[in-house]
Amino acid sequence: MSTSRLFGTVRTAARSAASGVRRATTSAGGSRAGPSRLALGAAVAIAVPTALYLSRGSTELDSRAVAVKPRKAKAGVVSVADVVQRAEGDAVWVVINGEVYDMTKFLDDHPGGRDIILANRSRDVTPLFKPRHPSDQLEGPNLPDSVAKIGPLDPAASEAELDAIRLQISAEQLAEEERIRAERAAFEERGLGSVINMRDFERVAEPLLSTVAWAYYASAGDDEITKNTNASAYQRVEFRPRVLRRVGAADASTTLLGCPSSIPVFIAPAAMAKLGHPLGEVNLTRGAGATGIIQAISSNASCGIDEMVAERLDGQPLFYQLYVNRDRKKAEELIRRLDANKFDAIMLTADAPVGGKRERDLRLKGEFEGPAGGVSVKSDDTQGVSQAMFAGVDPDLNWDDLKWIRSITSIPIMIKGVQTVEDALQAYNAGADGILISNHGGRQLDTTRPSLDVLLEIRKHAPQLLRPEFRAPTGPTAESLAHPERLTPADDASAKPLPRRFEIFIDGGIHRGTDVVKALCLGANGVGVGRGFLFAQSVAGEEGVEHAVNIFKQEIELALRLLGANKISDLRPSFVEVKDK
Ligand code: HEM
Ligand SMILES: Cc1cc2nc3c(=O)[nH]c(=O)nc-3n(C[C@H](O)[C@H](O)[C@H](O)COP(=O)(O)O)c2cc1C
Repeated sequence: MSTSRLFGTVRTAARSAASGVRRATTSAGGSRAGPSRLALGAAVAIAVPTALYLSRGSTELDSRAVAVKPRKAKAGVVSVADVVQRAEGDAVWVVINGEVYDMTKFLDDHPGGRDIILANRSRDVTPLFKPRHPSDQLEGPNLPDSVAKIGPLDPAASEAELDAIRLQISAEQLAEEERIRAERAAFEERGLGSVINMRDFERVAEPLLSTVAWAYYASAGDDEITKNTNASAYQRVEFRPRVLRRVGAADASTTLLGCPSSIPVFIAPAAMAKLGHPLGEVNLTRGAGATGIIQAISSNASCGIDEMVAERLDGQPLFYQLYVNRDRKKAEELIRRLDANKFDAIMLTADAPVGGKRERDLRLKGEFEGPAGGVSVKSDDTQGVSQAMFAGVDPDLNWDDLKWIRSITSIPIMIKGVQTVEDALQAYNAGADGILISNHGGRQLDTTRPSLDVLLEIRKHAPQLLRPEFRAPTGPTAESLAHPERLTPADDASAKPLPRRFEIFIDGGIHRGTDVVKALCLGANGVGVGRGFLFAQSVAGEEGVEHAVNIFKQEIELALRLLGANKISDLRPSFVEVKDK
């Protein structure tokens, strides 16, 4: 598996069916332009701070009503005047993609809060809606029961009429769009050549993103302590390279839960990729397919499952991150859909029964942001918006639910968000196929230990969960001193593997190939990267994702060679030493 392309080149039938759509979106700013040209322009159109819409309110009804003379539309279509009329009164209508919807009964269900809809009632909210919701959100079973479709907006409406329902753009917003346009143009001149490591992606992405998108991606809980220690913890692990070991060839490929991967890194599930680039998570699917890595899709992805599956190459593995809806019928429907689409693993997120306090978001919006599971359940007054964002996610989820999920699907399941050795043991005992040690990138409970410390705790207190060759201590051992010629501890017959597969993954703060190699030396099977890939796709779409994978690949292969290893399976704890805190 030395080539970077591990999967077939034939796209699925669904992808061909969707190609018309894709062409349209690509020409509007997608990243399939030639390699020399980064197509960045359209991202500007979505750089829209929510707060600016919220501040506008719907106070100028009178002038809107005057502008739109009542005119009867053809039967079966809704006139603009009809829409404008709903700017007052009980019924709350909006227009999305040329269709008129009645949101009256949905207001309290909206995971993004009722204010945003009320403030924009009787407007064409498409530019606000599109970057934040899957493209199939309004189709078939995805349309919430409490939203009523009224009908198509009058296609014969004049520009003057449409002006009355257009979203208002404030001077502040225009200035932000202008700033981003200029930053993107300047970046286009420099190109991706100026991005040589993952921290560069973050630095380059910041000025290219709207204030809202940057806050959403970069934010973490409270004082962001865990977000920072996640990364700095890797500095406590130091290498013990071996020399003169024939390292002419290096191969970073491996398998993760049985799926081939060109590097031991997967794309950790992260919501709302469209805030950073108009194609959103589709960039991740394409980039992962082209480079042979695995994308874990967020339950809150801003692209629909079908959109991403349509981009999947033949044999391309996909994981799905699951928030379990408290309405188990809906949860079961989703799991069956994952089955039907042959997902390769489910990551059951366990560290977000409610949302963390992310103050960068709070300061910008006056409300919380976070995973909502793409579901809607009524919030009550005591809960407030923050809990409404999580309202569909079942906070009573427990270990028995794992058995329930197992009873309806045979897709391998890993528990995401494990932060103690006890929960790692419980995950194994409850039948999980693996765990992802994670604190949600520090976005949930702040001052939890960095993920790396949890891996070290498992090594110390439950080494049996690791593959036998990783149970050895770090640094020199009696065996390595007796047999310095051996790179690895010899197979020990008494060191039995677990009776069934159990893989250990880790995410949080991973920026370097050396971070990846350290985690693997300590016994992880693979690592996840969240923000890094969000920034990469924001900067340059699919091409950005491919560039990020190449950066990791080169850095991992370099680290392997300089350590005296040729392949991932050569890695052992003796290659590292962990400094005390
Ligand atoms: C079919 C109806 C709708 C559904 C099911 C829906 C669903 C959602 C969900 C699940 C989120 C949370 C996403 C996350 O944080 O991961 C959200 C956020 C959001 N929604 Fe909707 N939505 C609907 C209609 C609308 C409409 C009509 C508007 C525009 C007026 C809108 C504007 C927004 C905005 C701006 C956010 C982000 C809120 C924030 O940043 O704090 N949504 N919506
Ligand atoms: C903007 C953003 C959105 C995220 N959304 C989700 C999500 O929807 N579901 C989930 O399980 N984890 C989510 N995560 C957490 C990631 O899966 C992952 O645990 C974390 O980003 C890893 O840390 P890193 O960003 O330092 O790599 C999100 C993270 C970020 C930064």
